Amino acid sequence: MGIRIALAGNPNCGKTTMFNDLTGASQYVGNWPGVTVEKKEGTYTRDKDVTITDLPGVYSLSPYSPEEIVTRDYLLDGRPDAVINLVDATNMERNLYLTTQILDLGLPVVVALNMMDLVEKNGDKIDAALLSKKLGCPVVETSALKGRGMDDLLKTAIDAARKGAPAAPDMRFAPEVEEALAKIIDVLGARVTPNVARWFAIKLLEGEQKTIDQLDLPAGDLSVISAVREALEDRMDDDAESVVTGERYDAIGDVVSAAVKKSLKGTTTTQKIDRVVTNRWLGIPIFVVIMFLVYYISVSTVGTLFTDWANDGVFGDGWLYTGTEQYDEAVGAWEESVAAAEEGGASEGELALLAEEEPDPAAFGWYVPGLTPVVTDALESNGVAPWLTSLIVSGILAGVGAVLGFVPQMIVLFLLLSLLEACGYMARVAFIMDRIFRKFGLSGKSFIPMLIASGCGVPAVMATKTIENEKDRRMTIMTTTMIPCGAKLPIIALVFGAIAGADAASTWWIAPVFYFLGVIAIIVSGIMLRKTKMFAGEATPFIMELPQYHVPAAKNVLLATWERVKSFIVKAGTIIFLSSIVIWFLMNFGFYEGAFGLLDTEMDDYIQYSLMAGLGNAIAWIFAPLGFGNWESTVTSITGLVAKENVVATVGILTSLGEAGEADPSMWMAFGALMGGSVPAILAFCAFNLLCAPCFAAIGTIRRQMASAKWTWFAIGYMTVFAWCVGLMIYQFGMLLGGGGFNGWTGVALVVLAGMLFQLFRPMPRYDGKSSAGRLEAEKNAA
Ligand SMILES: Nc1nc2c(ncn2[C@@H]2O[C@H](COP(=O)(O)OP(=O)(O)OP(=O)(O)O)[C@@H](O)[C@H]2O)c(=O)[nH]1
Ligand SMILES: [Mg+2]
Repeated sequence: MGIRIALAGNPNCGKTTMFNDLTGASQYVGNWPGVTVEKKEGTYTRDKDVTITDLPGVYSLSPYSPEEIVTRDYLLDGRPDAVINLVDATNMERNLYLTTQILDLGLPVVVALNMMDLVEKNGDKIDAALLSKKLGCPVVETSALKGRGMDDLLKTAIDAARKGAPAAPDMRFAPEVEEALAKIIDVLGARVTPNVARWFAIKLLEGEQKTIDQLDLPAGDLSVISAVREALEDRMDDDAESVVTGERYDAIGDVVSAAVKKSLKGTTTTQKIDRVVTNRWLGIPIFVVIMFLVYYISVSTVGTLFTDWANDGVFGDGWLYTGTEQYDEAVGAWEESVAAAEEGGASEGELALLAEEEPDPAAFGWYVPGLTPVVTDALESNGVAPWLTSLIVSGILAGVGAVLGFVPQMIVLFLLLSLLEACGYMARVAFIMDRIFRKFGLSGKSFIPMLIASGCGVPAVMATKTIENEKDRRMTIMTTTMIPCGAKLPIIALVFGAIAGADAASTWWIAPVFYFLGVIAIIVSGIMLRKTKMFAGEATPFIMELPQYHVPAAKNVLLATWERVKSFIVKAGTIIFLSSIVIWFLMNFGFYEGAFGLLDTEMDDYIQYSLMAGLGNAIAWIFAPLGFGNWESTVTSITGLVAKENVVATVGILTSLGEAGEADPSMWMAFGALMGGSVPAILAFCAFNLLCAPCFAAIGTIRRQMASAKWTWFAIGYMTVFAWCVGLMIYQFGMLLGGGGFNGWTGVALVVLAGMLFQLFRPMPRYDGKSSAGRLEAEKNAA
């Protein structure tokens, strides 16, 4: 028989870190509470008979939100053979509150005093032996991060599971409370096993409905229990739940004061850093600067260096390592002579001759040919049919290649985000943002999903589970994917390339601005939605304790980066691969002169007859007011629904098939040309694609979390309309500023802006009969 061990503890105490260490898994570890929202199972690497379950972090076993229920149900009904209760040893008082409840469950428990490395660094002392005696269960000191104490812990837990003896804490409540509990245990009699009698008695004393329903007691017993509760409440002059909570904290206070000796050091480094970083005035500017740097570095500097290299070599003509200057000169001279010949009205034959004279980079130095020419040559010399060569080179290679070309930028971005997360800074961001959010009646809890969304929208939408209030949760689900996720990074990078062109120095702001566009879009949407009848109400209060700063563990950071980059690469090899084939077909098949079939690629403008062009032309009018009403950019936005990477894949295929690529082979320039070189149009395109409905995977997750088709459609509709409005304003106002004339659509953009401003700044409307002034008053009183 296998042994099942559960890891339980407060949020952010290191459960998942420990789980990964014990099972060799690579579950997501983040330095903020509420990372794990579903239970995960794994096998202990040193003993295949032992199954370990990672549970969502909880502060108590009186659950409110869905992920807390997961933990409670697993401990109570899953009956694991032993529970490892992780305790953040730097914060014993708060963590032991959950411990006292776990001890009541009648299971074998081992307490892991985690984060001992930090305790030692702070110079605190913990008497583990005394703690073990008081809690009535083994206590093992660990550091999940450093992998310390893990073998010992597992050995102890396996022993405890084999013995099966429940924890026997030496912590009693005040005599009158114990008396009341004893009476309830009597009433329960044989209906519950002695192990769990105390747990059920406490829950019944507290009057918890869930337990009352579960036990299904006869009315007579219930009224006896009610009488006991009322008598106690009278005696203690407090409600039963508060009495029990108070008793728990009293007991914990005694244990902690006996077992823990805090060193009398002054302020810790964490406190010193936080004074600056979470400062009322400095907090936001510091956040803005840091995120600016993150996106600037990954998109505009380090990232492009590698991406250019990848694009030149793998998907372009190739790399020339030596003799580049001479080669560039020769190419310049050749281009001039071609231009001169064209102007001079040279015949086609003469031009073809000139084309043959194009300098060969291999003649100038050490040259490594790129993947595209190599593959094309190989296919052609093997007599592969031209259409198949085109499918492979212009469809698959160009599509998948366009996406993979951004892997370097992705690595840099994810590395920086993982570093910020692991050191503890991101938790501060949530804290700082909460102050702003609350001003607008939004919940700071909404910010955690947003932080996760900068990686991927799917886990971000799942993370909304931690928001108990249904309105807040729906609102967060509807807006959180507006943050640019990893897959949207290539779109931003593409836009940056298209606008920057030769002049990267003056366009350094583009990538960061689109990150903040996402943040602002969420705040604006939040405020506007909050003032509608659907979402009116108070925001959930958000309490989050801040983890200590620590130097990130290289292993965790690299692992987190790799996990995200890996999924990006896997997607390129699967969804994007298939999409590229479909897109190629749609661009090469069509109706010409009444017949459907493979189009003749020798024909001028053949692509105009393709199915894709037909589809794009049919709906291009929607995007015309946003400045990109041609079929190419329209279909580019549509393919992005399948996966956002498809936006660049489609551009890549268009570049390699159509005329766009002929003017300038680099994808950025080709994309710029598609947009008619209009900067407002390019910006509007980017804004629309970042803010509109997310990819299918995220939509699926939204569907599951909303658990309603109506709400899912509403979310998609809201995002798309909002994105369209933002795109409209960017293009129309951009044109106006650039000296363009005023037209009907400029008028519409003005109306949209006025409508948004009205919704943003009007006072909170009343939906409950109370005046808004009255509500504000009530809020002030509550605060
Ligand atoms: N210094 C130190 N840091 C640790 C230790 N164990 C975990 N951490 C860090 O604590 C943070 C939280 O770790 P997680 O494993 O995600 O915590 P969790 O308990 O699974 O959190 P939830 O899933 O939110 O409940 C991460 O930044 C870890 O690197 C430890 O022993 N020492
Ligand atoms: Mg976790």
